[in-house]
Parts: sequence; C-alpha cells; structure tokens
Amino acid sequence: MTTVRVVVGGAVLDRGRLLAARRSAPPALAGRWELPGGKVEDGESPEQALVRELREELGVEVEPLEPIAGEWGLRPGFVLRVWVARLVSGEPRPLQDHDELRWLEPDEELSVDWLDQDRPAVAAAMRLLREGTDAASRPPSRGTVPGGRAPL
Ligand SMILES: Nc1nc2c([nH]c(=O)n2[C@H]2C[C@H](O)[C@@H](COP(=O)(O)OP(=O)(O)OP(=O)(O)O)O2)c(=O)[nH]1
Repeated sequence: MTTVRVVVGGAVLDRGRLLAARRSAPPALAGRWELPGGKVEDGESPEQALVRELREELGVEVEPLEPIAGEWGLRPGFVLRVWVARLVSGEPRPLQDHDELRWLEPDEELSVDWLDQDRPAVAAAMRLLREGTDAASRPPSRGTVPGGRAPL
C-alpha cells in the first residue's frame, strides 16, 4: 500500500494581510516563498500539525479556521493541503526553515516568488481578503473555501 503524506500549509491572515515565508532549505527550494507549515505526523490531524509547525517555525499561535479546497502534488508521495488560519498571538519570526517573512496585502500577491505548488492556494486566500469574506474576519465556520487546480 502506498501512503501519501500530507504537508499542511497555513494561509495565515491578520489585519487583511497574508503571511509569506521564504524558505532557507533545501537548496532546491531555498529563496522561494511558501505558506509556512510542514508534514503531518502520525496520529495528528492537519490542524494540529499546523498549530505545532507554526509554533516551532515562527513562534506564533494560530487558529486553523477552514481548509482551502484542493490538494497539490509536491515530490512523489507528498501532497500539500492548506488551511486558512488566524494569527492568535505572537509576532512571526523566522526561527526554522525560513530566512525572511512578509505580510502581503492582496495587491502584493505577486511581489514574491511563490513555489509553483502554492500559487492556487495563495490566490484563493487573497481572493478571500479582497472580498472581505476571509474566515479570519468572521466567526469560525466548518465550511470549505474554493481553491483551484495546480497548473498542469
Ligand atoms: N511547509 C511547506 N512545505 C512546502 C510547501 N510547498 C512545498 O512544496 N513544500 C515542501 C517543502 C518540503 O519539501 C516539504 C515540507 O517539509 P518541511 O521541511 O516544511 O516540513 P517539516 O518541518 O515537517 O520537515 P522535517 O524537518 O520534519 O523533515 O514540502 C508549503 O507551502 N509549505
């Protein structure tokens, strides 16, 4: 049986902005920007993994709110899923895996060189911010927000 591991990324929203993180490793990805997160460990839900990873990597507490619809292939055996999350406390710092962080307004979506596989989820998160319908601005819900397909 082949098991696909989930990498969970956080579309962390705060005051109308999205958090972008520049990877410092591995060499093939260093310098590209991503939604911070990491691998879901055995026995963890994606939401639990996201909270743990962002505590470790950025020193912040986040509340995962809702998944962005879609799943994007990474290297063989790994897929990326993304949750919209709200910054609860702390100021993000690049403690692990990243060397720079930026808060982006919707019109700054294309100002960083996103990893290709992150682009559909970034676009979906920015759409939420533009429309003012992001989950971070309203009470928690259990819905799913529309995502997009990775370019072929
Ligand atoms: N975190 C994250 N990883 C991504 C994204 N897009 C993408 O291709 N990746 C890749 C980079 C890595 O190869 C893998 C995630 O690994 P990671 O190094 O961030 O996760 P981790 O902290 O659990 O890793 P590890 O040190 O336990 O191996 O997925 C993304 O948006 N967020």
